[in-house]
Amino acid sequence: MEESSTIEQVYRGTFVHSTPQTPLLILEDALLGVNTHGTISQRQKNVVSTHCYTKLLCGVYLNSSLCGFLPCSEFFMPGMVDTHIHAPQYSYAGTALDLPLLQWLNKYTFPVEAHFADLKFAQQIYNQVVKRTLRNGTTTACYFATIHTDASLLLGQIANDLGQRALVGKVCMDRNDSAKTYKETSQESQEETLRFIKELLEKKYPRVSPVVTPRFALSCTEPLLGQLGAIAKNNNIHIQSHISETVDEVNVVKELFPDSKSYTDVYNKHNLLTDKTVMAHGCYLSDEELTLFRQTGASLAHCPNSNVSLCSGLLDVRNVLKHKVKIGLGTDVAGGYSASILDAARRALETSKVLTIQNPGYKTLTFEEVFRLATLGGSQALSLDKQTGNFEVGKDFDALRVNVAAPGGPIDLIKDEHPKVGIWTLIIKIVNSDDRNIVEVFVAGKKVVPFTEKTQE
Ligand SMILES: O=c1[nH]c(=O)c2nc[nH]c2[nH]1
Ligand SMILES: [Zn+2]
Repeated sequence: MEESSTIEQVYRGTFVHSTPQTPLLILEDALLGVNTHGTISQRQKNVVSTHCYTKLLCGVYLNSSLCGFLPCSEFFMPGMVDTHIHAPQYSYAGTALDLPLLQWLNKYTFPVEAHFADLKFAQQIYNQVVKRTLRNGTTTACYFATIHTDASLLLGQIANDLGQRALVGKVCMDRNDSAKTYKETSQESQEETLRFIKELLEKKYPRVSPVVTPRFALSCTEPLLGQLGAIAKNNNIHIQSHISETVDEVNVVKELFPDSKSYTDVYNKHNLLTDKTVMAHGCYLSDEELTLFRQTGASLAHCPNSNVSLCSGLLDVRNVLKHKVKIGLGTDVAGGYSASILDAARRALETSKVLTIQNPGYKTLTFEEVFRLATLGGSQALSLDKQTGNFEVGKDFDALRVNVAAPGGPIDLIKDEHPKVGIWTLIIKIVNSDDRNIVEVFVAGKKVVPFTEKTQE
């Protein structure tokens, strides 16, 4: 059979993933065939426990070099998606969280981002952030870089070289009085965005794409917002920005854009809300604005660590889901202090519980729902769900091999959780896991963690 002859690798064991209908599905003792392009080409569940499995996937003869078996304490889950992360801010992650957003940007963020004119510095930090996120199981990341085109191109190159699927944005901001060395004119912003897109596309990286990136409405003039909307449309590419993160920010937007009905309307007027748009935060969006998100197909990146660390607000994810707006999780490094989407999942549960404390009738998010946000939800938010997000046949094999009993890991298995007895319990334990439990990471079928000698440096 022609299709099966291209199978390069078969994995056997427990797979957990989400579908649009079911937030968490467990496929016990399943087989997954991955072809030479890194795509899942066959899947079979509930393989009988027998050693006669040599011909279990139609026509595929398994031999030990082709087939990877998972021990009982392990399972595969889809690679996680970070829908919003600032790569340059990784250089001060975990520090400087003592100010609200607008002061925080002026005092810490803009001065640090200005350093990325220096390509050597950019190389060091971007190498670190891509490696750190990969190790934490982020197989897809949507990055803000800085205003510097060459450093932003370098981030694309590093993501490609290390094997991460990535959207990369050169930041645009033609309105910024607070940092002498961190500003650009409207013309520079437009021309450099075009150069960035052209040069990144010319590289033909298979899984790294450019994303049009107005920083947020406060830092862009109306003409620039309009030009960026047109550039995204002409090139049919993604858009990312921030929206309604804090009350102060929403109030300044009202002053700067008095003719717009709402913050969402500012972006919509400039054609910046499309089904390839992801907006970070959205804590203060009205129901009317969420409806506009649904109508345009734009999505939200929920960044709970950042929202609490900068005392910005609490996003009501239940209400976003009720409006059928696409939503994934973001670390928002360095407003968020952790580069791990597992951390974001924990924080998303916590934020939902805080909302429940405030309103006991509130329907708290479940573990399963948050698992879906971290994987399939993120891929939908980035309109990449045809390529990644779960283990459907036809998608790329973006996967994490998780070992809940990893030596030196953060979890102790209790007697009753003997492997196989409580696979469900084991999976739930990922809420308490960290990168020590993520023993291998695959992007499009290629193992990218552990790093090889070449990617180690
Ligand atoms: O969390 C945030 N981080 C940023 O860098 C930023 N810029 C605008 N708005 C922002 N919010
Ligand atoms: Zn952000």
